[in-house]
Amino acid sequence: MSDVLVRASDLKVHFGDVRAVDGVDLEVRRGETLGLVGESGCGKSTLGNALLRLVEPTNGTVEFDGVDVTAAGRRELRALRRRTAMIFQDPYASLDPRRTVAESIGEPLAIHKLHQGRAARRARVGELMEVVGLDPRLGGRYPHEFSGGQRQRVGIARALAGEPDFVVCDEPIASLDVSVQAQVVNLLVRLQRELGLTYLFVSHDLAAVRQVADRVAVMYLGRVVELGDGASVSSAPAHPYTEALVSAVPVPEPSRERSRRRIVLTGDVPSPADPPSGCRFRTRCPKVFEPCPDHDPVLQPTGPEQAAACHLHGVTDR
Ligand SMILES: Nc1ncnc2c1ncn2[C@@H]1O[C@H](COP(=O)(O)OP(=O)(O)OP(=O)(O)O)[C@@H](O)[C@H]1O
Repeated sequence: MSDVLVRASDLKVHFGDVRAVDGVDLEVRRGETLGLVGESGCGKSTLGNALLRLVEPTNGTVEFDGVDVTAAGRRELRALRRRTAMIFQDPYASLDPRRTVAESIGEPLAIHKLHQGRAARRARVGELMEVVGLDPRLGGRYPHEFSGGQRQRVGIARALAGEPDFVVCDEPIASLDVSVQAQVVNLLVRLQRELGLTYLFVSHDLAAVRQVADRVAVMYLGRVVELGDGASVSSAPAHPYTEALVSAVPVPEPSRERSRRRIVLTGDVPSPADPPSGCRFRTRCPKVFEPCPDHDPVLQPTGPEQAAACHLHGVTDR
C-alpha cells in the first residue's frame, strides 16, 4: 500500500481568466495532516475542492488511493464521495436551517445507503453525535439553537457519517470564538487519531496550521511555493514568501517577541487573472535579485523534508 493517499499532478483550475490553481503538484500522505496556508484568494479552497473533485480541473490529474478521479466514472465517483468529506468554515451556512441536526447528520447515511432503516440510522446518528461531544438528545433541535462551536461539531459529525478516509478541513475554526477554537482543534486531532483520518487543513493563519499540521504547503497565487515538515517551514523557511508569513506570527516569549523582525510585504497581491511573468512572487519579493530568471521556479529540495519554488535555490526550468 502506497503511503500517498491523494496525489495532484500539474493540477490547474481556471475560472475563465482567473487561474485559481495554476500548476500544483502535491501529495497527501496517509494519516497525516497537511496544512495549506496562504493569503485570501491564493486558491486554497479551490485546491481543496479540486482534490475532492467538487470542481472540475482545467488540467492535470488527482489520484485518490491510486485511482485517477479526474477520469472516474459514476461508480468510482460515488465511492470517492463516500471516502472523502469536507468540514467548512461556517457551519451555519453549510447546515440546512430547516432541518434538525439529526436530519443533517443522517443525510449522508441515506445518500450512501449506510445503516439502513430508521432505528439503525437513528442509533448511528446518536453515536456520531457522541463521538463529537454532543448530547444525542439534542438531535431534534435546529442549527440556530446551537452555539458556533456546537454547530461546528454538528458539521464534523456530518462529515464523518460516511466514514471517510480523507477530510478537507477548510478554515474549520476561523469563524469560531477564540475560546472554543482550541476545543474544536483538539476534537479534530482526537478524531484523526481514533479514526485514522488524513486531513488537508486549510487556513490563512500559519500559527493555527503549525499547531496541527505534520507538513505544511504554502500557496501563493495558485501555486505551492514551499512544502515541508511543520518545524522546518516555520523555523527555517526557504521561500521569501514563507519567511514573511512566519515573521508575522507573534512569539509567546516577551523577550523574543520584542526583537521579532517583521517582514512587511509591499505592493498588492497581483490578480490571479493576470499573474506576473516569471516568478509570480517577484513583484513583492524582498529578495528579488536582478535578474531572477524569467520563468516560474518549480519546487526544489532545500532540505531532507523541505522544498521551495524560488530561484534562490537553484535555477531549473519546467
Ligand atoms: N466559482 C468560482 N468562479 C470564479 N472565480 C472563482 C470561483 N471560486 C474561486 N474563484 C476565484 O479564484 C481565486 C481563488 O479563490 P479561493 O477561494 O480558492 O482562494 P482562497 O485562498 O481559498 O481564499 P479565501 O481564504 O478567501 O477563501 C479567487 O480569485 C477567487 O475569486
